[in-house]
Amino acid sequence: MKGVLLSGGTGSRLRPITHTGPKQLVPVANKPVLEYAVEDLKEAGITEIGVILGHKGREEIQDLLGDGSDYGVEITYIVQGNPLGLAHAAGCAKDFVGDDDFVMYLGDNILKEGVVDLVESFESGDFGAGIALQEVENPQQFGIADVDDQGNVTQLIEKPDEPPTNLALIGMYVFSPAVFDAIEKLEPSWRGELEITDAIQSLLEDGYAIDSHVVEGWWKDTGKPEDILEANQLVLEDKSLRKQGTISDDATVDGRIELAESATIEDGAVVRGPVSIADGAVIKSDTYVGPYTSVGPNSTLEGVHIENSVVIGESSINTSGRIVDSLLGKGANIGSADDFLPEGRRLVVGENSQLKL
Ligand SMILES: Cc1cn([C@H]2C[C@H](O)[C@@H](COP(=O)(O)OP(=O)(O)OP(=O)(O)O)O2)c(=O)[nH]c1=O
Repeated sequence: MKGVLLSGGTGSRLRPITHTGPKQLVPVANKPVLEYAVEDLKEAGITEIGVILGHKGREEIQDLLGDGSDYGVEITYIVQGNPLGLAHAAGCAKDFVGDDDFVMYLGDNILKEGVVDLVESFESGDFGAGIALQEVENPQQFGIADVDDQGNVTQLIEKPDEPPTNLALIGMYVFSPAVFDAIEKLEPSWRGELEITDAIQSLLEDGYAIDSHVVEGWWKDTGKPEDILEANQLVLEDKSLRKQGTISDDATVDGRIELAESATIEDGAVVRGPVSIADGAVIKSDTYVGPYTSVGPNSTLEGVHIENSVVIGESSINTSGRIVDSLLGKGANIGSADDFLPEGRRLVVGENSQLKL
């Protein structure tokens, strides 16, 4: 079994964060989303991984994952270029996959239980593909599967008006190499992409059995800013957090805190977990870092009250203001407006930014 990790795409829903880097490297609890996927594949015994690259952030992704040896895996990079669809991305991995089965993992997805059960379920029978499903409340907005009593898929429907089930396809699949013939036969959909659901439907029509596995734990597609915040909450809630850095005697620290070795919480700061604070970060006096916040590397926070937010890193936040439910890009610099006249917000706001004043 091999792994194909999709790390191309446009990331338009995460602009402006993705103007300067690929979305798969946005950190959740101070770890890039893509690393969770590599670890999940490794946990399922998959050590040969093909990473699909688009146009954006190829060097950054290769700098992070390297040859895979830091993670105990072997990585081959495959350039897709333009994002012509999930099935097109999978098709680019044909030579890498050869005659093996493979797990296809969307590099911006994160799920609690990993892919061990999905792989075991696929390997327990003779299947052309296996899909991961999760019950959702709004099945009209997803690709939906209908399954029989044995869990075999009988039908796939994209965003149905009258969904037969509430079982949505999530971004993890297992394929036999038969999928490559199905992909070659595909025509682009109305949105101009080769759709993976069409490839699975074609396998079904060609008589292949399609396995399904219902994922019980949480799953998150981190395609939008609010998804990153939610994934950050879910991971901080579950992760075992280690306190290695320096906490001054007159700082107040409660709850579960991850504090990297060279991070510092100074006198007069209050930190209430779950919180993750990365290397080189400094939390200064009169600062409150509240639950579900991740403070990225080399960031300095002074005076601010911040909660349920992700500070990606290399940031300076020096204000007595309050920041909640926010995603702050790398190098964000936030100062105080208190001494300015006329009173008001002074903003430099990027394309597609979302602010509440
Ligand atoms: C469409 C597509 C996605 N992908 C990857 C990117 C993501 O990790 C994952 C899911 O992609 P999407 O989130 O569906 O697509 P996108 O990255 O273009 O995002 P947006 O809609 O915000 O512009 O698959 C590819 O590698 N190649 C592709 O052709």
